[in-house]
Amino acid sequence: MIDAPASDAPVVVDIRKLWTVFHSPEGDQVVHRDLDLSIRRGEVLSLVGGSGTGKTVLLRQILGLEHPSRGEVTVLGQRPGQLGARDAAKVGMLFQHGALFSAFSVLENIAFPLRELRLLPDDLIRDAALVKLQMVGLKPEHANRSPSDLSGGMIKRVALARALIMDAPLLLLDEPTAGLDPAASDSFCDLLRSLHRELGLTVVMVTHDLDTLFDLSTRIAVLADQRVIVSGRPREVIAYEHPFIQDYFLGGRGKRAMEALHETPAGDTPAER
Ligand SMILES: Nc1ncnc2c1ncn2[C@@H]1O[C@H](COP(=O)(O)OP(=O)(O)OP(=O)(O)O)[C@@H](O)[C@H]1O
Repeated sequence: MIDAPASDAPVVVDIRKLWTVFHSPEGDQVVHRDLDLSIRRGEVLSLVGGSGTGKTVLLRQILGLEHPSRGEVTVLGQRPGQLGARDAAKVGMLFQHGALFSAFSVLENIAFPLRELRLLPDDLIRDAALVKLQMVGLKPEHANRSPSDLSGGMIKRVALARALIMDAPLLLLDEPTAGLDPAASDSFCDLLRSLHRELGLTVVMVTHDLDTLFDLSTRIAVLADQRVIVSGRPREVIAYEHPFIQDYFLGGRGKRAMEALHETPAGDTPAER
């Protein structure tokens, strides 16, 4: 189980008065309006919200792939995207569906961000990639396989190893368990939980899967009405009155997840804290 960090842990991601506006011939689309969010070291912060509320865009802004129209995003005190390749050492990202290079082997995929930096000799890069391969529960004999020979769960693990190759203290997860069957999903959550503990990671996650959400989150932030309407422990969030929250958590699917939560002894899940 994941313990929430102390409330005075240092801030890793700080988002202040953020606006995201997309312009098109049909007019402007305001995705985020005056959005504030701070994420502290050791948190597993899950972003939930309806389709199109800007969860993925927010992850991309934290990663530095996109920039806000107004306001500020800082990661460890600096704006992402200003440091170029050095940003990769601060933020690792697990993209939805893994996004592996099909022409590369498993090990080449894992090593890719490190190789791009051109700072280390090939044998050291290979050794670092092999360490990460084992860290995500894969075996050295998987190293030379092609992504097309892997199961969905293994693809996620390779993508996670690649996200960890730079030893970044911040990990972004976009739908980490999407497309996995329940057993593979549980086992991937177990892996994320143990890596979070062993590596002292801060995690920002987008997920639509309520089991994953309740299993891993130390805090949930709900995006609606172009901002974070509430953030807190799962129970606090569920108690907040808003149509999206009633629908999302208290609809059929949500009720089942909540029942599972109630069956767990108090204090045993992140949701209870
Ligand atoms: N580069 C872009 N140019 C124009 N519009 C964009 C761009 N990127 C995202 N959008 C729009 O911004 C909105 C938010 O997109 P985003 O992918 O972040 O939503 P989301 O909350 O992750 O949704 P989902 O849960 O469906 O994945 C959507 O309406 C999307 O069409």
